[in-house]
Amino acid sequence: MENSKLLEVDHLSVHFHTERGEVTAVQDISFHVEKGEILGVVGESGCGKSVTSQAVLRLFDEKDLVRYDGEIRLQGRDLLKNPMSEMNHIRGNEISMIFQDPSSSINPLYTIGYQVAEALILHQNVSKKEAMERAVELLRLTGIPSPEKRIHEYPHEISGGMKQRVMIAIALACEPKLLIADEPTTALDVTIQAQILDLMLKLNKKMDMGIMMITHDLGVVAEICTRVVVMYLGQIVEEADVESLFNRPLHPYTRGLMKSIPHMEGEKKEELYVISGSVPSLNNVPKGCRFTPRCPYADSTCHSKNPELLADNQTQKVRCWHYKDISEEEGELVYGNR
Ligand SMILES: Nc1ncnc2c1ncn2[C@@H]1O[C@H](COP(=O)(O)OP(=O)(O)OP(=O)(O)O)[C@@H](O)[C@H]1O
Repeated sequence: MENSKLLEVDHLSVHFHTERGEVTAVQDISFHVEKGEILGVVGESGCGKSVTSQAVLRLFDEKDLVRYDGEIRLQGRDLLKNPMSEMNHIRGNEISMIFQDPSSSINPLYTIGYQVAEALILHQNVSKKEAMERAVELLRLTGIPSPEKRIHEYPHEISGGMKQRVMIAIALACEPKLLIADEPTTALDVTIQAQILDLMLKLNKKMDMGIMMITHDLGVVAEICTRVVVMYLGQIVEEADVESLFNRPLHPYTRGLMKSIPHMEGEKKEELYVISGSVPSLNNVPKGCRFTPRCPYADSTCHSKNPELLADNQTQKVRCWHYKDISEEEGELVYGNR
């Protein structure tokens, strides 16, 4: 049978040098992205979402990196063993990345058309004329009106939402198998955010492209993802299909994230739930379960031993000693219902 797994991250750890000594930003994480699926990677700032995505593309400065452990396989090939020359080919060709801030991938000095065409000329060996024609089509695909006119415009002449579309067009130029989207809609206002998410969903269906969607926003997850991994302080604390996660979140951290989503039902305005405290620094990782300092249910077992990520059922895994009791005690989450 054909392996439907596009990306497999297997026991990945990423260790960095810092002024205060060596830190492990991502600790023994395993997950996969199927062909054509949208996987959400969720967590607060500092949980290791970006380090995970950057590891897939090996984007770190060599001087910061101590080493990787584990494997990252793209259709069976271990990317961590690839020479950098091969990684340069994979970036943009097989895996593309889009970021929160389009200015990191768009050059203010060149026209929009030139920048989309350049990606094609660079990776696909097509003529300049052909590349320009395809650039127009790609910009049309991303919903940019009158792309034949827009190709002559410079980035400063277009809005933030349009820049985001241009960045997506550049990322899609070579029809990558995997798109890594790191908070692609965070900086946009709500209506534009919805349009960009809608666009990504359409492109995912049309091109059968796997997407790894990195976000701190569970609303984005509910909107477009099929499965999700929840990260906390460099580890995966819960993994589930989206239906299960929203209907029955298991980890107290996931439950906290769910409870902090504002909801509009009913007359009464309720105070928003806030998970107490903040993500500890990597130099100060708690002994035992990493969530203990912020967990209202932590007891001596939690303080002394970190639980494994274990399957609760066929679609959901969780890393918590007491999740069954907590779910029973707290009951269903109204906030979690989509
Ligand atoms: N090059 C580096 N050297 C040392 N530490 C790093 C490096 N890159 C990231 N880190 C640390 O790794 C941890 C995880 O960072 P990461 O950027 O992955 O978090 P994140 O979940 O993506 O948060 P955000 O949403 O703010 O980007 C942080 O504590 C960060 O300081």
